[in-house]
Amino acid sequence: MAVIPVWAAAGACGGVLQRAFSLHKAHSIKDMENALQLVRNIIPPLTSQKHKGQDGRIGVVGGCQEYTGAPYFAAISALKVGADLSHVFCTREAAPVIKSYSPELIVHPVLDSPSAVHDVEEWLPRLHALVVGPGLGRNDALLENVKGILEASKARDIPVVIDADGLWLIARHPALIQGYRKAVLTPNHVEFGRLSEAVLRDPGNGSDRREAVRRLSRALGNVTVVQKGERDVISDGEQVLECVQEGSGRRCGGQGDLLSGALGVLVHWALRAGPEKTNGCSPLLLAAMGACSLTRQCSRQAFQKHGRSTTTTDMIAEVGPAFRSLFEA
Ligand SMILES: NC(=O)C1=CN([C@@H]2O[C@H](COP(=O)(O)OP(=O)(O)OC[C@H]3O[C@@H](n4cnc5c(N)ncnc54)[C@H](OP(=O)(O)O)[C@@H]3O)[C@@H](O)[C@H]2O)[C@@H](O)CC1
Ligand SMILES: Nc1ncnc2c1ncn2[C@@H]1O[C@H](COP(=O)(O)OP(=O)(O)OP(=O)(O)O)[C@@H](O)[C@H]1O
Ligand SMILES: [Mg+2]
Repeated sequence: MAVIPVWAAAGACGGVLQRAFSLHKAHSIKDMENALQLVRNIIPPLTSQKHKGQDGRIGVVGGCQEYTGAPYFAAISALKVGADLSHVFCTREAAPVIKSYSPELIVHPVLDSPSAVHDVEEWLPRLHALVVGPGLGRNDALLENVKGILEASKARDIPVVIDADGLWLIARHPALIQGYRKAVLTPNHVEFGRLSEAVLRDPGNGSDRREAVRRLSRALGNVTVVQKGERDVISDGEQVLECVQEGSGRRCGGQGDLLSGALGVLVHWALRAGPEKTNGCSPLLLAAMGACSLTRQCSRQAFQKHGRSTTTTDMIAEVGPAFRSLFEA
């Protein structure tokens, strides 16, 4: 793995700041490439000195009667990117289904229990990051439990990636993550509009996506926001980056779940790496750029093999090769 010396990547952060509002595609590509150089720096080396768990213990909060695929996609993606252990906290009836997809996941059927917050809280000291929302559903009792889990995670300073129905909860209660600098939100087009409307009374669907994302992030107290789309726009309220990695035209469900699971691991790695590796750039911005690029590269590679029949399972099979070509070549 190439470790980029700090001087070589020095343009990545300051350059991005100065060009925050540049719309020029060449600049976006250059900024993205500079950020990806820094992402390579945060990837932990695989050595014989480590024990199981050190490269990441990730929890996914989601999985209910309707949705069992989404939490599976997120949790297995975390493992495939390089986490050592991946947990799913889901409802009682979703658990056997998710377990049956993979023996590699640790599945806790606790989310609809009256003691859900306590049950998850017991695991929090052993988790490095939490991905909240894939396949969670919108049941009020479940969302109430997730509120408690988010509060407990914040109290322990645990990084949280919030996606899908987790964003539905945040749109109703933005105070839950207001100002929490270890949170990353990953809205799709619809989720972004909902959040923006709730926080800014404006759907943020004008032509300047960069400014809309920066405004939402800033209004939430510099929580990192990743707006997924034709380009992924990423901001911490100060800097704005765009991921323009080539993906594919296939829009099957579950690609965002892959992204959120990958991001859970990368957030942990980026925060642990320290400022000398991230060259003063926001670790969460770098993690987001890494996860977006990886997801799109998986999509591209899977599409080359499977064309129109590509599904998220095909993309997950590409996580290893895509990771190598982006970050270890
Ligand atoms: N296999 C599984 O278990 C999976 C489960 N999943 C889980 O499902 C839950 C709900 O998540 P969600 O994403 O379907 O809900 P939400 O954002 O309300 O979208 C609803 C509607 O909005 C529209 N729409 C969407 N994108 C758009 C766009 N870019 N541009 C324009 N319109 C767009 C589109 O409606 P249309 O207008 O096309 O009819 C869409 O149907 C959540 O828990 C999630 O994790 C998924 O992860 C997939 C795999
Ligand atoms: N129009 C597009 N062109 C290229 N890539 C896209 C486009 N829209 C989304 N993507 C990519 O697809 C991935 C998932 O984004 P999407 O907006 O589909 O999320 P989502 O709706 O949350 O997915 P999910 O079905 O998992 O809930 C991201 O990597 C994003 O970059
Ligand atoms: Mg989604």
